[in-house]
Amino acid sequence: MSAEIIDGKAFAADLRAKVGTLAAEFEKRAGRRAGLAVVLVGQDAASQVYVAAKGKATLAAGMASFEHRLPADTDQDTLIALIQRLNEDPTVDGILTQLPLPKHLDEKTVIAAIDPDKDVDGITPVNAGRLVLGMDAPVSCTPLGCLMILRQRLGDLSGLDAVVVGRSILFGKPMAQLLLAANCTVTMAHSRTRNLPEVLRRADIVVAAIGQPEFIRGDWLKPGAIVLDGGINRLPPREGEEKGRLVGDVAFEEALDHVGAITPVPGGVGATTIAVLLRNAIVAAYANADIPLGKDSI
Ligand SMILES: Nc1nc2c(c(=O)[nH]1)N[C@@H](CN(C=O)c1ccc(C(=O)N[C@@H](CCC(=O)O)C(=O)O)cc1)CN2
Repeated sequence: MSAEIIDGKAFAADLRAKVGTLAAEFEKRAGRRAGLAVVLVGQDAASQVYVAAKGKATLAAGMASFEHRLPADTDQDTLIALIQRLNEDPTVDGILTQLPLPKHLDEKTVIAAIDPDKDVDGITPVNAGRLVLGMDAPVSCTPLGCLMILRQRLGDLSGLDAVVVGRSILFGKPMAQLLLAANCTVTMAHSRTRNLPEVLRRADIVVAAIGQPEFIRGDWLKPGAIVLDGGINRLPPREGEEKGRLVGDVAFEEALDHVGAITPVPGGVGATTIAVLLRNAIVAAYANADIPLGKDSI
């Protein structure tokens, strides 16, 4: 048996096209472009690539992109003062600070400074609380992408056993809340979980985000399960390779023989992140401009 490989890039392309249509409509109705501000502190190589990709995708969708690149030694007051200026700027509908931040900055305090109505990552305390309470709120991009893929493929998720491996604020925690709200029976597993293979063998849905290359082995997975791999790990380069390969948290080749469907790395759920960010930004823009957006428009 060979599993179906879920194409995150195709999903993202569809979503970007929908955002583009809504962004054009927004510009007509609001008399300005929807605006997304991205703040990057420091020189982290992967973050620089992601931030550049976000700026490019924002412009391609017909929105205004405001990029703020600050030196690695930026102090917390300076960063928060910038966020406060963006909070007050009427041309900015969405704000995100690229994570991880340099170690000397307190991530929680910085995130809490973002206006919840402009929080396109959905991770301010207000929006994290709204999600737990089942209120309408922006949701972190990669987990929302996972939920959208699951709904597209399975429809109703009620009663399914879901295991989320990892408990980060950007991925594991919001993912578990989304699955719970969709009436799954949710188990959150993490680095201290005992008997992970046993826990995983019960799961109809596995979402992995632990940051450990190929940690989850194929025979830990239930036959027919759907597996969403949020890990992006670069292996050390092999002889003759300039760069190591990117792999997920799940041993992909092994899993193909066990599960029903799986996202690859790259080209899986990671590839949906920026498209979902654009989705969150356009939804924020309509709300901030008081323009109604049908609940199912995107
Ligand atoms: N404030 C935030 N910081 C971070 C987030 C986030 O959602 N908000 N997520 C990640 C990084 N990230 C976006 O910021 C991101 C991750 C992966 C991809 C992506 O396109 N992945 C592709 C290709 C990967 C590659 O070649 O390196 C894939 O998986 O196919 C885009 C954005 C942490 N920080």
